[in-house]
Amino acid sequence: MSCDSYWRVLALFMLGTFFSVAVVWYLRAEPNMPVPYVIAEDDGMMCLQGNMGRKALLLIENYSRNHPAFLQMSDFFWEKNQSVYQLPYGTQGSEEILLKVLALTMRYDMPDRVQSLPCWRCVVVGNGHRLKNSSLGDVINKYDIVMRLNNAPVHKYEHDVGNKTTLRLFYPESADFDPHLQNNPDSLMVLVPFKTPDIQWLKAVLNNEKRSRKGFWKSPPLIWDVKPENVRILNPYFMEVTASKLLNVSIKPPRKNKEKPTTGLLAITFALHICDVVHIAGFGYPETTNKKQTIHYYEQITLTSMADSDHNVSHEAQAIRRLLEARIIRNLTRF
Ligand SMILES: CC(=O)N[C@H]1[C@H]([C@H](O)[C@H](O)CO)O[C@](OP(=O)(O)OC[C@H]2O[C@@H](n3ccc(N)nc3=O)[C@H](O)[C@@H]2O)(C(=O)O)C[C@@H]1O
Ligand SMILES: CO[C@@H]1[C@H](O)[C@@H](O)[C@H](O[C@H]2[C@H](O)[C@@H](NC(C)=O)[C@H](OCc3ccccc3)O[C@@H]2CO)O[C@@H]1CO
Repeated sequence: MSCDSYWRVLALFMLGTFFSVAVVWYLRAEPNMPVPYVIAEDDGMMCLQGNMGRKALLLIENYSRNHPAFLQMSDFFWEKNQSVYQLPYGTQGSEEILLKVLALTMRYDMPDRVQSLPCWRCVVVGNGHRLKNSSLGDVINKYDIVMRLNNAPVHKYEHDVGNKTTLRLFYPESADFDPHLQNNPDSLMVLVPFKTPDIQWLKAVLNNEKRSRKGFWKSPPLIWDVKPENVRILNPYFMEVTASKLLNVSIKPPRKNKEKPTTGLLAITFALHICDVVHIAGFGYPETTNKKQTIHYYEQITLTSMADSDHNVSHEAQAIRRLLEARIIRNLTRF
């Protein structure tokens, strides 16, 4: 080898080493960096049965997938099933109204089209501003299960958030006034019950009974046109786990601390219990000092609007960060 070629090979070798070190350093420094927005098997989309359970056990004490996703009538048939907590962490005291509404909805399981899927690759779409101009719509639509929250719109936001909705978690005050526009004909509408009036609202709108606005902190829709077979009530067990295991909030009465989980963190917990793969997008609030940044991808409100919300978003950020760092979940957007 000539002296010239020798130096060229050495230079190439050193350049290669430099790039490898730089890539390794970058990956270590940014463990939660967004995945390149393409779904591939090696992108954490591989379905390993039992894998989620093993991983979730690392962070969730007594983690068990042995809990029904939704409330069912038979939950109330046996004395031994009596819940020790009241809503939102249990059903104590709301049994009678629950039985009445569950008799209307009739189905308590996942729809057959979901049940028959070999793998449940889920994405939980938060309502955060980070989805704006993300162009993640096609990526989100490719997941087996797309979970959305509250009244987050898809109409006119398809490019950033997609238009597939397998499940939507909501409560009366966050129910959409035009559910047909923002969901698919077969989307499951999953009520998260916080208080007895929430169940009374569901019974009234499904049964076309007299509605009342009493007991709500914001007026819920009085006409809500959704087929009863597309409605479920989330098992409060997931709220209990989210508060007590992910946020370490005491749920035993008397509860002096009013802190309660956001619907987004609840949805992540729920996904950890039913899905084989859990990815998230659109999570993360602005810094508390940032008074100007809007919080949603679809409206112009800031953190100030959450002042009386009973949520602790920095506490929640820590919980989500722990899940990301343990690689139990992955994030499609910046966090
Ligand atoms: C004023 C108020 O009460 N706002 C609450 C709103 C409001 O009730 C509904 O939007 C209906 O209008 O609902 C909440 O949440 P919200 O509907 O804003 O958002 C749904 C979930 O997305 C995650 N999120 C949202 C914005 C953001 N910048 N970062 C995020 O991570 C959160 O996990 C959040 O739960 C709620 O239900 O949790 C929590 C909010 O505190
Ligand atoms: C997941 O929680 C939902 C939402 O993110 C919260 O902001 C909201 O908090 C409300 C809280 O639930 C209300 N408490 C009760 C017992 O209803 C509270 O009530 C005060 C109030 C009453 C009347 C008029 C205005 C305010 O209001 C909070 C919102 O400011 O709870 C959601 C789930 O329901």
